Amino acid sequence: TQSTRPQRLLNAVQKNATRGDPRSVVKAIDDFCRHKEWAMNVGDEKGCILDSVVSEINPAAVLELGTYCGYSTVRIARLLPPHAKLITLEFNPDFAAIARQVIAWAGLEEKVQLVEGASGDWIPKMKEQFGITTFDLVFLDHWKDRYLPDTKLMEECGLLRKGSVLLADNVICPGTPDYLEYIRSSPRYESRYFKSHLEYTKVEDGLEKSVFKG
Ligand SMILES: CNc1ncnc2c1ncn2[C@@H]1O[C@H](/C=C/CNC(=O)c2cc(-c3ccc(F)cc3)cc(O)c2O)[C@@H](O)[C@H]1O
Ligand SMILES: [Mg+2]
Repeated sequence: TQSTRPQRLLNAVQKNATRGDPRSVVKAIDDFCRHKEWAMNVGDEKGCILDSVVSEINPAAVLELGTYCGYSTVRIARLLPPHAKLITLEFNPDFAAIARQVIAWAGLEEKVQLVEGASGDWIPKMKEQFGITTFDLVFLDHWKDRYLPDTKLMEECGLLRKGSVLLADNVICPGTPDYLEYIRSSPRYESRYFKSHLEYTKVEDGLEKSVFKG
């Protein structure tokens, strides 16, 4: 049977990365996507911006919307302090299965809780299911038309506190116009655009970093 791109990406990790070495897992995926098959990981250029935001916040509780193959999950989790937790939501079971193995290869299972399900169903259950009060950082990288409804849902569920940071991928390409309009015009957020490029290409894209004012 034909393999899928995520399966071929996992094979590249298992072939080229060292078990327990997150940096080598990130490099193996970037090499695969740059030289073999493009895939929608945040990538190395935007990934460095992600790294700097994570390091600046030093978050205890992180939520990622849209795991895909776990590239950004590994990028974020490798920088977290001990006892910090990253919850990542993925509703495609095939992608979730690949991501679990990528996260395991990096040796980051202890820091990551991959939840198989839809953000709309799970955001309201974060407190009761995982004992989360608020998130210090949310990385949005799932369906682009879901960034805005899920942000409003997180506000309603009291998952954001004064200083919580939302970091959104792809605000230019593919684009998240309704989210950008909302977050940039809302008095409850301080937003900043980090200009970059679509992963593994020269096309413009960027990350929008928004701090919740409470
Ligand atoms: C809606 N609630 C949800 N809850 C849980 N998981 C969800 C989800 N929505 C989507 N997902 C999952 O997130 C992932 C979806 C990501 C969507 N991302 C994109 O479409 C995307 C697309 C591009 C892209 C850019 C240019 C181009 F020509 C082609 C593609 C680049 C990116 O960086 C992207 O992130 C999948 O794994 C999907 O199963
Ligand atoms: Mg993306």
